[in-house]
Amino acid sequence: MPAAVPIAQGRSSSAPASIEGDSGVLLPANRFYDEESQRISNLIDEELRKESQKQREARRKQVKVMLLGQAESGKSTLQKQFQIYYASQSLDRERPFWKPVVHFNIIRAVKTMLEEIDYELSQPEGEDSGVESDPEYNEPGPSSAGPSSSSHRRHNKSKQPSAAPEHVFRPSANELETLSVLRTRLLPLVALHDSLASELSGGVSFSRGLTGVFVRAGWQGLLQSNPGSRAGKGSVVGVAGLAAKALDSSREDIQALWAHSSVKELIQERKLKLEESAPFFLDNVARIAEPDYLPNLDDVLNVRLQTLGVIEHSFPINLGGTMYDWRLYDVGGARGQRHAWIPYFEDATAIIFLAPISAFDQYLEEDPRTNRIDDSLQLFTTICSNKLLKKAHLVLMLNKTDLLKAKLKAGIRVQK
Ligand SMILES: Nc1nc2c(ncn2[C@@H]2O[C@H](COP(=O)(O)OP(=O)(O)OP(=O)(O)O)[C@@H](O)[C@H]2O)c(=O)[nH]1
Ligand SMILES: [Mg+2]
Repeated sequence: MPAAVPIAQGRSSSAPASIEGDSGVLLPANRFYDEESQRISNLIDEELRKESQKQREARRKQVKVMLLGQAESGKSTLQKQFQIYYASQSLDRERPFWKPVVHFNIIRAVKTMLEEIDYELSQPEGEDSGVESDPEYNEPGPSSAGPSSSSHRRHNKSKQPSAAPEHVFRPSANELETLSVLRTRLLPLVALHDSLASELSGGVSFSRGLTGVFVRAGWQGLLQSNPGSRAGKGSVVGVAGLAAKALDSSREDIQALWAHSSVKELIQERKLKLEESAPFFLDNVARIAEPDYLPNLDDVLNVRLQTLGVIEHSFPINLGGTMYDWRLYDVGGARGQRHAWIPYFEDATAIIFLAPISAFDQYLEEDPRTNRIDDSLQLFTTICSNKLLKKAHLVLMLNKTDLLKAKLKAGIRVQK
């Protein structure tokens, strides 16, 4: 690059007539301007080239992975597993915020048990109480790993043929008395269900396909900024605090209900269908109801919390000495949520499609006529044929194998 060229003194700065060249020879001013503008233009070109190279490199090191699959397929659970491996400190920091969500999972299970008992008791003798079973997919049999809530099953019972032998739920007088006492004692806890759901969901009203607690990006921050719901150790304020207190004083009743022969019978008969993770939380209620309870990793992994929209998680991942910026997109999988996926397709590096193979005897929460395996297959076909995804790598993950094993062991058979 040439040294700064002195401009001839005493001339108007706007239009010098001539300048001195390197050799001391006077050069015409136009030539100087040509050279100078060329030099600046070259500099700009060089800067632009460097910038675009930088951007290309950043793009190359950025890996965008979308977690796709129907609701409850385990997308958020897989995201949490990535977080455990690559950003365990952030998950550790989040543990207090999971406390009211774990509490909600228990309250929801208690509510479902009581509602199902009430419903069964209200049925006239001899009436089919609507065992959810589809002979096309499975043989009826005992199960402790039922999927959706019983209330959901009930309003759909006319649509699904029952092949189960008639079973009438008629507890003994003693059993009825215990149930009635437990029901009364657990009512204050169950009464907190709706307000806790609303608080955890940030006050968003329930809409189609969303039946539990659901979260958008940054939900932990929302809980943090709302002192009423602060979920830290021993907190006793707000609905979350009330729920913690109510749970603390109800733990023995919850244990008694969970161990009650009527509950066992309804589960055995596949009339009572709790959420998949409910048995885990009910088995651990004594620990979880402790006032200074802090969720452990197992609790966080087992929690059921619906995702709303698309939530981006970023992980720096070191592969062979190169740092990659992994962007994981966890999406809401219910049918009403799937339109939000499309804008993310174009620059997706990879798709991890989750298809729970234990779902062969389950139906969609948002469309109780659709078998969950059918829906997964249909969704997978649509994803595979989407032109926007033609360059994306595709990983198919058949998960919930533990639940499949449990079902097969319990005597449920796949027919289709
Ligand atoms: N037993 C078992 N449970 C699992 C497995 N994977 C996920 N779950 C549970 O399944 C439930 C649903 O999982 P989520 O990760 O919330 O499902 P999701 O796909 O994010 O659902 P949406 O956000 O509604 O689209 C949670 O209670 C998880 O703990 C698995 O492999 N085995
Ligand atoms: Mg989710």
